[in-house]
Amino acid sequence: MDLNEIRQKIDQLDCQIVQLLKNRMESARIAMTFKETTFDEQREKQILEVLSQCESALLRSDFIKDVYSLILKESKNIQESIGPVIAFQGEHGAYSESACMVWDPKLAPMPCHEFADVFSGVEQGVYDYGIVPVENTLGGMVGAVNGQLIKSDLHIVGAVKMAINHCLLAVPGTDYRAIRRVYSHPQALTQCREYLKRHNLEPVAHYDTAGAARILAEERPAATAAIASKLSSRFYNLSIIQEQIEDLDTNQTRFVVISRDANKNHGSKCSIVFATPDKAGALFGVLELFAKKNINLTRIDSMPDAPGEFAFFLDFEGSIDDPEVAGILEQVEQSCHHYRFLGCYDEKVAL
Ligand SMILES: O=C(O)C(=O)C[C@]1(C(=O)O)C=C[C@@H](O)C=C1
Repeated sequence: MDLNEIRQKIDQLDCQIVQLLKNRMESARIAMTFKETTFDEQREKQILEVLSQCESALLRSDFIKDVYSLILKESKNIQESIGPVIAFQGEHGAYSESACMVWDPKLAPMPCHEFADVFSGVEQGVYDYGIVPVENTLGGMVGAVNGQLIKSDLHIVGAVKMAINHCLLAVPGTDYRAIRRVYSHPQALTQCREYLKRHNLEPVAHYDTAGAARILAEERPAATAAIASKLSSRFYNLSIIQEQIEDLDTNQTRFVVISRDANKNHGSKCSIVFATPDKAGALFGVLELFAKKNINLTRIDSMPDAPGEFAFFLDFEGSIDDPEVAGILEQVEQSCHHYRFLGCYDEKVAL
């Protein structure tokens, strides 16, 4: 053991402490959605009492008290000052979180385990917004998200089209020539296959790109790097060895922003979902309505809904405020079942 090793261990622990503090502040912010006022004297007393029992020779109870007084003070500050929150699926540093920042950097991003948690959290009012990926140029439609869009009553209030640029990240001070293996989600590893082959790097599958970066920062295994977003490098204090290491530069994801309330200010794009009657030409009849009015469709996708039935997703350029658009939608609604207007919104592009 030497000072360098000890300092590495300290860096690793600090990284975990900061992540835990972030998680704690997020929980405190969410707690606020279930109560009227921030300060709860009883609860704070209870927290301090329980924690002071963890004292030991190197962790004095006065120190625990001081640290927690500061944490609780900041927790109340966060509860009082942080505005709307936006939920995303994945860990901090996920590409969905980068998309949150493109959409509105003033919103506070909150991580969720599953897409279903994003939808249910927004439905329950725990989160003001959610951001979810609907389609990717390489992977196609994201089934789990589109399935939720069919079932849910939430509105689409925005969209982000974003390039997915993978970075090779390593613990600061790592000599890139010493890297032998790379952690990431299987999809990201596949998208960088040629790069990994060229540099003789062994891919190691992890459940999540940002999760791979976090584990790298926390565990600091030798000769190892991770493929993740640029944002992950910031959050987990990792160095960027190389940016844009994907084999194809056509990797783009389109995200939608969902909310309980529909947009007050309509945008220039609309999304609908519907199921056509099971008869010849039914879908053609719907598409023809748009073609006749020269309205450009930007997405058409289908997925099984009920047995023997398909839900069609249609995005187009136009505003619900345009009487011609409103007229077409009225006709679509009359000729289809399970019709739902998903939203009229603006799309931001970060390519
Ligand atoms: O438990 C609550 O009610 C919270 O709002 C969370 C919390 C905390 O950070 O632990 C924050 C402020 C309260 O005074 C008590 C506790």
